[in-house]
Amino acid sequence: MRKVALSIRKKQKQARPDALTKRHRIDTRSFPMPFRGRGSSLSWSLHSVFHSRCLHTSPNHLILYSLTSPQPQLSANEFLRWLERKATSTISSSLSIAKSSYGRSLFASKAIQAGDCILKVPYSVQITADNLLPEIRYLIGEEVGNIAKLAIVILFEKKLGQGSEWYPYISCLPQQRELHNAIFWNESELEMIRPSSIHQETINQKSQIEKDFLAINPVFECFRQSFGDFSYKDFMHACTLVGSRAWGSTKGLSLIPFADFLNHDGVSESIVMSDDDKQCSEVIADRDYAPGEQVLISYGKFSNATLMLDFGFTIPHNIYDQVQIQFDIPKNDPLHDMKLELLQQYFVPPSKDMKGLKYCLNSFTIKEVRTAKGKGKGIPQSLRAFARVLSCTSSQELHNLVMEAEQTDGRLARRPLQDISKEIQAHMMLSSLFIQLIEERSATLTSLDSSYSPLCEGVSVRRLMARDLLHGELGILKSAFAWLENYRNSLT
Ligand SMILES: C[S@@+](CC[C@H](N)C(=O)[O-])C[C@H]1O[C@@H](n2cnc3c(N)ncnc32)[C@H](O)[C@@H]1O
Repeated sequence: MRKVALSIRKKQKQARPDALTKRHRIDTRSFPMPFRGRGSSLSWSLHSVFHSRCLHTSPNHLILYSLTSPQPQLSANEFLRWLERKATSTISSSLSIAKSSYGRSLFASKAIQAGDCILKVPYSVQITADNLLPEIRYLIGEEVGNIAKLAIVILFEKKLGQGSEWYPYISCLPQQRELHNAIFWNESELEMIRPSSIHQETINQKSQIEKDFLAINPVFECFRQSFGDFSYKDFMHACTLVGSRAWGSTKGLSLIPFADFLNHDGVSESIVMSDDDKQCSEVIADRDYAPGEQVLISYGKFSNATLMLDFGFTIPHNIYDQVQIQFDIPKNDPLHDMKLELLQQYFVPPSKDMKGLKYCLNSFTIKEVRTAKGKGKGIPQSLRAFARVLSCTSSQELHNLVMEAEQTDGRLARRPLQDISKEIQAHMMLSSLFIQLIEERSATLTSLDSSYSPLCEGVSVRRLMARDLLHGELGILKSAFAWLENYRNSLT
């Protein structure tokens, strides 16, 4: 999983809301570890699911169970008691486990006030790559990342069944059929998201997991006699679990039992934080909760694309939505090679915009442009510069851009072209691209709406996810298009 992003993120200190600073000092924020954009193999992230559009405010089942498990597992209270016994400390006196439309969830069992510490899970009852059996750890190469390692821990503990010291936890992790991460979608389901870059990212992620499985398979082979087979499907499931419910912190990647029953609310200010001094992870309530209300935290500022790929759900009207677009130099452009060379030479990888996504010369992240005069916010300057370079029709024009860059801040084509008609033309190219992207999404949304039939639950959940994703992307593209039109009009 994305090592770079993690190391950047690890350095951050949490900007804590006031309520959280009053009574608690926590060292480091912990982050869920999505796969999306991970650069290196064998190091990823997690997720699971129950998509829904409403927050349930009261527990509807009090038994903690896996939907597919033939055997009832520990009741919610027994689970917490088991974990507290293992930890020899109180983990939470204000939360209880129950089911909501999001799957297993934590609910306030008594009134909670903003600033209250609602759970405290010691490191000693968290599962990390250190929990790998020494004989397995010894066989795993350095290139295997923490997500894959944690997935292997889950797979081996699962095989141990009731003999595992983690059995009560491992046995209540979601089954694959409960997960809606895009990598589990079949071809016709993936068609629903074809216009989005997430379609290709899903294919890439699947092939990465496959490669990782092939690399790890010799290790599984060594233990086949004692543990039986580990299939690619098992491995993919385990990796997805880790990717959707493990947190990264200073000590690496951890599964944090109990805390990982907390579901996500994009606007919550509560997060899981790790305190190395106290050797535990904590969550502080960011608001008051009445007894019976579901307690939610934020996993991070994730777009629906990331939530869909890595966590298997989406949020309607996600404020963190963004669209990944690609803009290519036409192959038949006589200046193709020269432009490519220039763009490569002057390409500056974005530092914070594309959190963890693989940087690519012709790939751009578009965010919503909130006002018509939004000063290009949401349309990256680098995209406009790219368009200006593309609009050049002679090597002299390209040379002029290089000269201008050298005389100014060294960045290519960041200023409006002196020839206004060229500047308009460059932005018209962008408008055409946005029209095409808008049309593709609109057409898919129309066909999604017209072909709706009450199919099985899983498919309708995925259809809603596809709609959330495409609606969000459509809104962003339309806002960007409106800004471009406004800019062009201002030049005429
Ligand atoms: C850390 S786990 C939370 C516990 C999980 N509900 C369970 O049953 O184990 C993360 C998973 O919960 C589900 N989830 C969390 N927040 C959600 C939300 N706002 N909407 C839908 N599903 C959500 C997704 O399946 C996600 O991958």
